[in-house]
Amino acid sequence: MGNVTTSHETAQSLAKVLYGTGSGHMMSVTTAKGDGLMKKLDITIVGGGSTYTPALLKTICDYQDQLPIRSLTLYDIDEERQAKVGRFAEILFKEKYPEVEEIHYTTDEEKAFANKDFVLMQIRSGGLKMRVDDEQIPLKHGAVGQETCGPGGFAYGMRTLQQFIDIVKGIRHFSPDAWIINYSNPAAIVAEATKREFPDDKRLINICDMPIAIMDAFSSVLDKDRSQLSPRYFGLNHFGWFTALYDETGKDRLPEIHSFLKDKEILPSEEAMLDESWQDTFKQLAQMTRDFDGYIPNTYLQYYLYPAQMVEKSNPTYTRANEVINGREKNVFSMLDDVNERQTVEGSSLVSGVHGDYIIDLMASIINNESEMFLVMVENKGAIENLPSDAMVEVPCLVNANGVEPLRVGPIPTFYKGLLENQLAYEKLTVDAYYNNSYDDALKALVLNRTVVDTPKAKAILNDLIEANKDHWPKLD
Ligand SMILES: NC(=O)c1ccc[n+]([C@@H]2O[C@H](COP(=O)([O-])OP(=O)(O)OC[C@H]3O[C@@H](n4cnc5c(N)ncnc54)[C@H](O)[C@@H]3O)[C@@H](O)[C@H]2O)c1
Ligand SMILES: O=P(O)(O)OC[C@H]1O[C@H](O[C@H]2[C@H](O)[C@@H](O)[C@@H](O)O[C@@H]2CO)[C@H](O)[C@@H](O)[C@@H]1O
Ligand SMILES: [Mn+2]
Repeated sequence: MGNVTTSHETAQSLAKVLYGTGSGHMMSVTTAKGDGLMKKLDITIVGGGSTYTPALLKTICDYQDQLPIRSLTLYDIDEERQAKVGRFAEILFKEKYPEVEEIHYTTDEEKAFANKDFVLMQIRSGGLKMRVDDEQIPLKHGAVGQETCGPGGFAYGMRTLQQFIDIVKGIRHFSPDAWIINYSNPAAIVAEATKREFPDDKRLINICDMPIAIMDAFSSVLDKDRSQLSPRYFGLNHFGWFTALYDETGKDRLPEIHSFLKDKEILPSEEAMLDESWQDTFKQLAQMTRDFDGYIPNTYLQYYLYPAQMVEKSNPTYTRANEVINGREKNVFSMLDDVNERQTVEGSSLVSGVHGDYIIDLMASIINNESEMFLVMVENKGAIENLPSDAMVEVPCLVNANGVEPLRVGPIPTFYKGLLENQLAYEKLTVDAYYNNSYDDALKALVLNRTVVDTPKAKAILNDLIEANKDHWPKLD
């Protein structure tokens, strides 16, 4: 088996043993050791056939002492893909975590959703095949081709919402109290829609691990472990900035990152990010930091602040989606075939990463009522003082058995406010387009997006996207 790259933070936070006093599937949580029966968790992964599932399952196995699981269920609409991951899961858990009593893989909603404590959501509506269109169609018209930013994210969002909402309704029907941890993209659009559709659902949590991956890169510059650093951050998903990075003494280390980036680059260390396109993305982070004084942006800001350069760098007939199909997807599935054929994970190329760490840390914080800080997408309600109250913002939050409690960010300066208001309007209009079946809302959304702007260009892209998505989108009138 490959090296485990899980963080100290995970080990520390999970070192607090999980105890519960409840019976049945409802969790009654107490952090005090020994005052009740340990409640073993029933967990489902929706999008169980995802390329991220094997690494996540490895992380779960690595932290079995701290994460007691009774059953694991993988749910997917693609039976064949699911079966490959499902058979692998059976082998992995038999060897590495045999105490898990039940492993299921299924396409049946009731089996997947009934009596669960946690449901993790990682669907890709339309699959990587449609991601190719999302990225290549805008590029054909000279606009940024990216899966979550610009018209690509718009197209992906329009495909995802109905499926996502139906899944959440299904989960709530069978498991009203399950924690639903979503990181399916485009997370900003999904979060805006879930806020409208499930306004009172305190157990539906939208997260993204990109800031954590960036923090890992910062940590290596500071020769620290991520667990020793506490970020301050504000924005929308894939559209935010670090404002501070406190170390264990309370000193803000972000200025050191700023100085470092003046004449050097920070590269990601994660196995998952070794591809040249990710390395280029982190190089662009240095450029952004040099061009703008102040906060340090999320890498995704490159698409909004340098759209022309991004288009120029892209190959319109071979985008990141093609790289993933020929890279991660191929590698993961050949690893699965290998394990399934040899019936052992020993000697396989299975690795885990920050993605799984982040999810498991978050689950631990809920179960143990730890109130650890995570960046989560939440309804603003004054956290960012000068942005609308109903905006779905990504800010530091305390996460515990009662859910998510955002910390106050305060007012933000004009440049960021301007960018965020514009992006927010784009996100809201995208969700409006979905609910209103409205071509007009869709066009307005794309014209507002900084990666498009020009109306004839927006129309041309939209018309091509409608054609490509005719079997997936609601009909726009
Ligand atoms: N926010 C983050 O930090 C983060 C990090 C990693 C991955 N992701 C997201 O996780 C998702 C999975 O990514 P991937 O690259 O592994 O994609 P993938 O295509 O390999 O996996 C997605 C799986 O979801 C399944 N699926 C699609 N629609 C479904 C539905 N309606 N119900 C059930 N299953 C469905 C597919 O059949 C597939 O097996 C994507 O949305 C990706 O953007 C998010
Ligand atoms: O182009 P992809 O499919 O490789 O990546 C898209 C995802 O990129 C970010 O996720 C990172 C993640 O932050 C990092 O920890 C590691 O697991 O690699 C991922 C990329 O493979 C982003 O936050 C996600 O939303 C994207 O889905
Ligand atoms: Mn993300």
